[in-house]
Amino acid sequence: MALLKVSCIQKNFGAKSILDEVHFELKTGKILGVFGRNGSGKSTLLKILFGTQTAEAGRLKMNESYYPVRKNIWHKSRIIESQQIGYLPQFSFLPKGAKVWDVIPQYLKGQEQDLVFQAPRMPKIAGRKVGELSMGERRYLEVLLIGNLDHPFLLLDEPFSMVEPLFKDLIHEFLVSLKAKKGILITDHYYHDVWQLSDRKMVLTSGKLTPITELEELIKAGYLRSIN
Ligand SMILES: Nc1ncnc2c1ncn2[C@@H]1O[C@H](COP(=O)(O)OP(=O)(O)OP(=O)(O)O)[C@@H](O)[C@H]1O
Repeated sequence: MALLKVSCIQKNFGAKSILDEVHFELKTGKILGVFGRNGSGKSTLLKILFGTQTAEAGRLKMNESYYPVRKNIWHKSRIIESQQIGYLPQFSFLPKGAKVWDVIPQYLKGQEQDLVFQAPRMPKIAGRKVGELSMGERRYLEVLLIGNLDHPFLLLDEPFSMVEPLFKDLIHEFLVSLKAKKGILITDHYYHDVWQLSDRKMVLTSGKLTPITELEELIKAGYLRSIN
């Protein structure tokens, strides 16, 4: 089992406080769902954990190793080089001019590469250029690429964005299949999907990440008006 321990993350943009003493733990075998309104700081938190954004304060520990997140001690590639965390950013990151079958080997080798080529719907899109895929097809491909990396932890920022129900089901099945060997943090405004998938849930309000167990707490947190 691997353990990701995040403590006391603090982040400001100028005078505005975005994250205030954020802490949580994530173990392999678990999915943590993070909810929060637009602009509450979810993407910022994920970027800090992945190492592409610095924080004012905080600690990130994976198993027995610490990874700096503070500006003055941060080193751009440490977390990335550790190959412990896979990160699906909110916005598309694949080169639009490349063909899907050329992109896959840039991320994955061997058995993992075969898994993506053989995934449902993939044979249909493998010969097309990334820029010619629909947004949902592209998101599905990105989730498959990042999810099949050999990293024990996954940070997924809006994996269901623009994805049709059938692709959403495929992504659900895929994430459940990954759970045995990975710890997954997922955030998405398709809150029913995140709720259903996650073993533990937290909501980010006023910079604080708070555990919740009932959907009604998303109303109290100001994220939902009612439960549909
Ligand atoms: N580089 C930046 N410089 C200044 N402010 C920023 C920067 N990046 C994000 N912000 C601000 O930080 C706040 C949190 O942004 P963030 O993208 O983390 O929110 P989010 O919870 O992911 O939102 P959404 O649900 O809309 O994706 C927002 O007010 C945003 O405008």
